[in-house]
Amino acid sequence: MDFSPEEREAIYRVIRARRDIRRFTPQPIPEEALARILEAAHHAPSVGFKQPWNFILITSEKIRRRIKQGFERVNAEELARLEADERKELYSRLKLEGIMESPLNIAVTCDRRRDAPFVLGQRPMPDTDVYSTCLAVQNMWLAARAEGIGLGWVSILDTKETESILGLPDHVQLVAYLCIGYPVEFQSEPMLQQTGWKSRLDLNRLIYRDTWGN
Ligand SMILES: Cc1cc2c(cc1C)N(C[C@H](O)[C@H](O)[C@H](O)COP(=O)(O)O)c1[nH]c(=O)[nH]c(=O)c1N2
Repeated sequence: MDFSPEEREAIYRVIRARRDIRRFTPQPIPEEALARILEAAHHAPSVGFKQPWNFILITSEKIRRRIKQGFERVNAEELARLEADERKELYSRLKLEGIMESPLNIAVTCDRRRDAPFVLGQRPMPDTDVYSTCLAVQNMWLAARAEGIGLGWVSILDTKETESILGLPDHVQLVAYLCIGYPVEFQSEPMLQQTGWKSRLDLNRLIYRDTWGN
């Protein structure tokens, strides 16, 4: 066996203990830990080994303030989409980002043109470079958790506006806007489950054999 039972258990433990983090302490991330987390991202699988990702490390208060303003606006739009009931009231109380508190924000992007025109495996499924970038994000998320560092994904943003704030060229797409730092705590279950917004689905009901349905 390549991995001892303890090592295997550690992987599953990291997967289960990973959380989306929205509350951070101001403690900076050590450079070496950040390097390991980015290295983990860079070892993700990618279509045709395209490695379509870039990582924009954002500490500028001015840029983060603009991103946060965008979040506030889009979040208000989301709130407005909900009927005036308990769910709306709950939504209004949820903390859904840590843009200003976290010591670092990272925008993970996908260069749609990298290696053009021939990327092995991409033409039949054109979005596979974006999927590959998501896998890099998941590697970061797990590596960060193993380091005791928290990561939160913020998608309550206007994509075009955020891409423009970050100065992305047209062929580079924003995939993930991340907040990263030491968390106030790692909770044992998702915050959305804890607050009663939504529970984890029963896995057995999600597995089909051979074709859709049973
Ligand atoms: C693509 C994508 C986008 C978002 C998220 C995740 C992913 C994968 N999540 C986090 C999400 O709510 C969280 O993963 C689930 O609630 C499950 O909780 P744990 O990640 O297990 O803690 C998230 N959370 C949040 O507070 N604000 C957000 O804008 C988003 N956006």
